[in-house]
Amino acid sequence: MSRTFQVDLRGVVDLLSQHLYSSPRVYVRELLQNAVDAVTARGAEASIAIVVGDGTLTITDTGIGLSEAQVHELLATIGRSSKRDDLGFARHEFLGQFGIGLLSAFLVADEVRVVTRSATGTPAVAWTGRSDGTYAIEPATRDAIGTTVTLTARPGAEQWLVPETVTDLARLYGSMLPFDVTVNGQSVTGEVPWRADDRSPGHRQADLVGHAQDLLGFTPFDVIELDVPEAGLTGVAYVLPFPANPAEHAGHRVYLKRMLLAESATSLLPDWAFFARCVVDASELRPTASREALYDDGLLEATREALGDRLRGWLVGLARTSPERLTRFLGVHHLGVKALALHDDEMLRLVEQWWPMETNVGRMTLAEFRARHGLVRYSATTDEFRQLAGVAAAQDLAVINGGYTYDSEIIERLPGIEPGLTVERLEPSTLATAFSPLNPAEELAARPFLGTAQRSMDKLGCEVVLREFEPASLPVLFLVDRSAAFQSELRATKDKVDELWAGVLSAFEKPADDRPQLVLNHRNPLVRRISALRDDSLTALAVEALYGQALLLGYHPIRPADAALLNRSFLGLLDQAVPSEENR
Ligand SMILES: Nc1ncnc2c1ncn2[C@@H]1O[C@H](COP(=O)(O)OP(=O)(O)OP(=O)(O)O)[C@@H](O)[C@H]1O
Repeated sequence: MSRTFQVDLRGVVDLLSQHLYSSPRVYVRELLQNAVDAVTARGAEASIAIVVGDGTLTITDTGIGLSEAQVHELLATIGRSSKRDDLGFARHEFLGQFGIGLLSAFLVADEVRVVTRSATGTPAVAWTGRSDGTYAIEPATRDAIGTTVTLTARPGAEQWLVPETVTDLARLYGSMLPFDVTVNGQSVTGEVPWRADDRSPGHRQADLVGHAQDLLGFTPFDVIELDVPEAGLTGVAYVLPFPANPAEHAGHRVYLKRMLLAESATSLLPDWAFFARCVVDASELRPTASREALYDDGLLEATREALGDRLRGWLVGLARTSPERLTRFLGVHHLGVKALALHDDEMLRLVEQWWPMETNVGRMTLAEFRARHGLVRYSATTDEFRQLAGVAAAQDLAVINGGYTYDSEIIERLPGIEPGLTVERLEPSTLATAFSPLNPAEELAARPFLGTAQRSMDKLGCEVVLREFEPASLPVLFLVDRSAAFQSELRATKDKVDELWAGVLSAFEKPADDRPQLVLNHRNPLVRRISALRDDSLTALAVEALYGQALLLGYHPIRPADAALLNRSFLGLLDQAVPSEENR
């Protein structure tokens, strides 16, 4: 013998309220949506009126109504809907499809009364459903075709039936509906801001800017109109006038068939389009059962792609038609665009053409830099750039500071889109090869000085060389190569760890020729004077002081041994400079 399931309505309503709907407020949306579907189905003059007060709400529509048989079948059967076709697919013209929406009335009321008269001519009936799962049907009187649903607030849920709240909710969900909807006689529906009509382009633009100000609270940098026919989607993307965090997925306001689905839907745009907030209406995209998010299917994916293309096209168009505005846009959103340029060739080109970078010959774009200098030479960190910029400029070497977020990676990616392009990372040691050696006679004369200087630097693992380079005003440079920097960190670590690890780390050590270099500039008058000193201890103090100066100038880390040495040389030099007590 086959039996029929029993449904515990209280349990089902609890399930809905705790797991499906985010707030009891959705009951207004569900009632409104049923009224909209009913008037859509009837196709005649449509009006929807909500009357609310004293803890009771009625919503009356001029829709298609229900016969007694339909009431039994549709209202009293959970999961049964008239809005699906014979195969069970959601019918295109309706908002509802699941057959559970009316249950949301039980989120705020213990009893729901429906008085309805069908357009088919059957007599009017009244259905009263209760949250304990029982219902009653009786004959009713009703002149006009259509339906009235009445709820009385359950104790504790009265706040959801306060007139102001209901007005706000009806406006929130229904303001774009193509029917007249009133709450206590006051209309809550308006026009779609991006509708096609005979407004002048300027007027239309001003309306849309005002729309963003009212709805989203900002004056957009630009307004991009959207149209994706396959999704029946129209709307606007508002470009944010302030930087957005690319990692924070922006929420968009989405209407489905002109009714609000979500104020903060996340899956509408590709991740990289964090700089825009959309307001759209779509007729073909599907909601999840909670009607609070978009159902992620192939159509949504195609829509996301189409909207992404539109925004990318806007950016590229901006570059072509108003570079000055593009520069302003990049001024706000450069971090995000650069993040995008790491994966997207078109964005990479945009950054190359339009984003001015810091170089030692003034701010300029990568494209300008390349046009002037033939290749793209950069330093990988801002510290390295600061240290080398002046010296490189004096050698006629132009360098870009690749130390800002994403810049080095962007530069390294350029040859991928520009096959003939050479990209070169400026190593401090490359610079050193451009320094000239002294002439043999000077070299010979400086030998004793170099010996003394080297001895004072040996304990710091640093090689001293004497060269001639520009600018002459710079006495000294401390050059650490990438591998030398690694070696020196390795040595510092080895000093700290136990014997076993020190042994392991030794395997990575290379011979001492990788030591960092202290390059003294023989063109500098002070260095010349120091190199001519005959007093070894004063020479050592002076070289140590120059070493300290070079470390500070290049933003190099100061190790404990460096700090001790600086301290000693500073006091030693003071001691030499200040007359002794008997000579005062
Ligand atoms: N105002 C109304 N006028 C005419 N029929 C209605 C009205 N409200 C509800 N109905 C009928 O009751 C059925 C069940 O309504 P319910 O709101 O539970 O589900 P639905 O609208 O079909 O789907 P969803 O759960 O997606 O909202 C509807 O399919 C419709 O046939």
